[in-house]
Amino acid sequence: MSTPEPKRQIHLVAHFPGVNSTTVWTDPSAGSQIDFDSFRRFAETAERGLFDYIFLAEGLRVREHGGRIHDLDVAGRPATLAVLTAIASITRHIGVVGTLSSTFNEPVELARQLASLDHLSGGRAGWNVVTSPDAFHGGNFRRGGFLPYADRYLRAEEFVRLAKQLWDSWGADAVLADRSSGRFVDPEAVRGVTHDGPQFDVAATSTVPRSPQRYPVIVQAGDSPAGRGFAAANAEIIFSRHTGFADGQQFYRDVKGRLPAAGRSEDSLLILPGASVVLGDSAADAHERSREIGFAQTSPQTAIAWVEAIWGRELPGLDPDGPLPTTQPGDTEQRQGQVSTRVDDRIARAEQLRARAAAEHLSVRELVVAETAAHSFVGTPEHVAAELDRHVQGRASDGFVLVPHLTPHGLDEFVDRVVPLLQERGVFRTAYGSAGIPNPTLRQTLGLPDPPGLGAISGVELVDAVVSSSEGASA
Ligand SMILES: Cc1cc2nc3c(=O)[nH]c(=O)nc-3n(C[C@H](O)[C@H](O)[C@H](O)COP(=O)(O)O)c2cc1C
Repeated sequence: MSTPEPKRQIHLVAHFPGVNSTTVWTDPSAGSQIDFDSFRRFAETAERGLFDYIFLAEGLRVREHGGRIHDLDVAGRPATLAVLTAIASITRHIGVVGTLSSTFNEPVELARQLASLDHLSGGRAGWNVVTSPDAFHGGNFRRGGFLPYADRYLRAEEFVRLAKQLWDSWGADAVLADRSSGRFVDPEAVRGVTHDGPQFDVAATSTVPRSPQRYPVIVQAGDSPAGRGFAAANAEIIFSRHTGFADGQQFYRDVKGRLPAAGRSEDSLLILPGASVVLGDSAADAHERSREIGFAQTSPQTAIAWVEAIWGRELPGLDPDGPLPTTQPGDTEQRQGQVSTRVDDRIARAEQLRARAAAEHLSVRELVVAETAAHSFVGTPEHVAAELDRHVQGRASDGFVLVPHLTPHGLDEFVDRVVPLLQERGVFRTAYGSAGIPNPTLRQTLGLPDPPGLGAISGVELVDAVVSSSEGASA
C-alpha cells in the first residue's frame, strides 16, 4: 500500500489594516492606525495565532481625488521600517515584512536598512519589492515620470541583484572582535561592491555585517507578465490578487511553471493571495455580517468617488442609491496614488459595470460593494477552515494574506475560531519551530530553502549591466 502524501501546510500572513480602501475606521470599536499600542495589539494576536509574518503595505504619497487629498480612506500609518523594527522588539517568532519601492529607493541605503531589520529581529525580516513607478508617486521625490513604465522591472531586477551583493559582501566570520589582537574587523572578509549598470552606478562597502538570514525573504506584488517573470526569477513569495479557486489555480500554474526556466524548484516560491474572512454562527449569519461590513466599507461618498475614478471625470449629482451614469467616461485621472484604480480602457470597463448592474439590479453603491467589498471566505468557522484547506490542497495557493477590516482586533475571531480547526485538520502548525528549530528565522518558518549563491538565484540577465566585485570575501 502506498503511503498517502502528507497534507500541504497552510501559510498565514497578518496584513495590518490601512493603506487600502477597505479599512472601516468609522467603526466605534476601531483603534488608531498610528499609536504603537495598535501595532502591539495586532502583533500579539498574530503571534498567538502562529502566523508566518506580519505584513505592511506602503503608500508613498497621500492619495488624491479630483486634485484634493482623498479624505475618505484611513491614512497616516507611520513608515514601514520604523513600525516593523518596533514590532520585532515585542515579538519573538513572527516575521516582519514590509513593502518598499525599488523605483524610489537606492540599493545601498535600503539594503543597509533591511539588513539592520534582519539583525534586530533575529532573522525575521522580509521585503515586498514593489515598483509603483507612476509620476504621481515620483513627484514626491522630484522624479515624476523619471522611469519609463516598461523599465520598472529592469530597475527592480538590478536593484535586487545589487542588494544581494551588498548583503553577501561581509563574510560570515568578518567580525573578529578579537580583544587580544585589538582587531575588530577582518578586512580580507569584507569586499567592496562596485556596480555600473543602466540604473545604478555604485562603489560601496556595506556598513552592516552579514545578517542572520543573509537576505531578507523577498516578496513581490505585481501582476503583469513582466512582474510574474521578475517574481519567478527573484521572489520567494508572491502577494497576489488571485483569491478565487479557479483563478488561483491558473495563476499558481502560470507562476510555478516559470520556475524551472529560472533554475528554481517549485517549493522555492510561495503564492499567497490577499483574502478577507467574515465569520458567523451560521451561514446566514455570516452572509448578513458580510453584507453589513461591505456597506460599512463603502460609504455613499466612497461609492461615488470609486465610480468617478473609473469614469475618469467628475459626476456631480450622482445618486449613490440610483443607477450608474449614462454619461460616457472621460479621460481625466481622478484618483492618484491607488494602484487598484488604474483603468486602461474606461469605455469597456464602464460597459462591463453597466452590464453587471443591470443583470443583478444594483444601485451605484450596491455595485461598488459587489466589486470592491466582496469578501473571500464567508461562513461558519468550520466552513471557512474547510475552504482555506481546499484552496491549498488544490494548489490554488500556498496560504493567504489575511486583510481584516478593523484595527487592531480584526484578526481576533479568526485566531480564536479558525486557527484551532486548521490545526485539527493537520494543515497548520501548533507551535513555532516545530521542525526542531527553537528560534527559526522567517525563511525557516516558511519552509523555504536557504538562498543559493549570488547569480544562481536570478534567471534574468541584465543585458547592459556590468556587475563586478573585488575578490577576497570568505564564503
Ligand atoms: C496584491 C498587490 C498589492 C500591492 N501592494 C502595493 C503596495 O502596498 N504599495 C505599492 O506601492 N504598490 C503595491 N502594489 C503594486 C505593485 O507592486 C506593482 O508595483 C504594480 O502593480 C506594477 O506592477 P505590475 O505591472 O507587474 O502589476 C501591489 C500590487 C498587488 C498586485
